[in-house]
Amino acid sequence: MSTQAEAATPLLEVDSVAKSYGALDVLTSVDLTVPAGQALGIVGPNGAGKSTLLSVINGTEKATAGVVRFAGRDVTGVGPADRARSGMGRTFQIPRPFTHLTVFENALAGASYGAGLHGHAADRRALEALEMADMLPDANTPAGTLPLLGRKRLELARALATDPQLLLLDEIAGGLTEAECDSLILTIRQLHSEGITIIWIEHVVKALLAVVERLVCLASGVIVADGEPSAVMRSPEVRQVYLGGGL
Ligand SMILES: Nc1ncnc2c1ncn2[C@@H]1O[C@H](COP(=O)(O)OP(=O)(O)OP(=O)(O)O)[C@@H](O)[C@H]1O
Repeated sequence: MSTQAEAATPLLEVDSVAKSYGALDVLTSVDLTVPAGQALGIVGPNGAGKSTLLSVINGTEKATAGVVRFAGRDVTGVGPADRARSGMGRTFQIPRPFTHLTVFENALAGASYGAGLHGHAADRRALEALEMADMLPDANTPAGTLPLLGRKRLELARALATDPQLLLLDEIAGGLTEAECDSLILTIRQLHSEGITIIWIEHVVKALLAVVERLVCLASGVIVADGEPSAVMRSPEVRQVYLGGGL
C-alpha cells in the first residue's frame, strides 16, 4: 500500500454494527470511523451500550451484524488476543489486577500475554508501559495494596504494555477525587500527544472535555450526536438524552 493510501485509511471503521443479547438489542447499526491519532470521547446514559461497543471493537464480544476494520483489515471474525497483538489495548471499567503480584509483574503479564513478547523485550515493554502510565515508582509495590488511582494507572499500564495504536478506555476516571482525576488527565493527554489513538468512554464529562477533540453520544444503542465536544454537549439530541432521564 502506498504511503498516501495508508494515510487515507482510517485506523478504525465500525460499519453498521449491531449487537443483541437474545431479544435485547444493545447496539443498532452503529457507524463510527476514527482516524489515526484522534482522541474520541463517548458519553451516554447507563445501559446505552457504550461498554458493549468497546467490546465489539476489541473482540471480547462478537457483533451480531456489521463489520469492524482495524488499520484496513477486517477483524470482525478475529478474537481479542489477536486484536490486542495487532495494536488494540483496552482498560476495563473494574480493574482486576493480579493482587498477589507486583505492579511490574502485572505489566509484564500484559507485555507477555497481551503483546506476545518474551524475555528482555517483555521486561523493556513492561517498564515503558509503567513509565507511560506514571507507575514506575510503584513497580515493586504489590498490586493488592494500591489505592484506586494506582489500580486505574496499573490498568492503563497493562493496556499500554500491548503497545497499542488504539487505546480503549472504559470509565477510567470513575470514582477518583478531582485532584486524582486531574493527574490522570495529564497522563492521558501525554499519551494522546505521543500519537496514540484514543476512544474513551466516561461519565466524568469534564475529564473527557479536557482531552478529546471529538465527542459521540450513544443512547439506546444508537449514535445520536457526533462532533466537536462542546457543540455535542449543547446539542438538542444530547440535552434530550440528559433531560429525558438518561444521563
Ligand atoms: N453479556 C450480556 N448479556 C446480556 N445483556 C448484557 C450483557 N452485557 C451487557 N448487557 C446489557 O446491554 C445493555 C448495555 O450495557 P453496556 O454495559 O454496554 O452499557 P453502558 O452504556 O456501558 O452502561 P454504563 O454506563 O452503565 O456502564 C445493558 O442493558 C446491559 O444489561
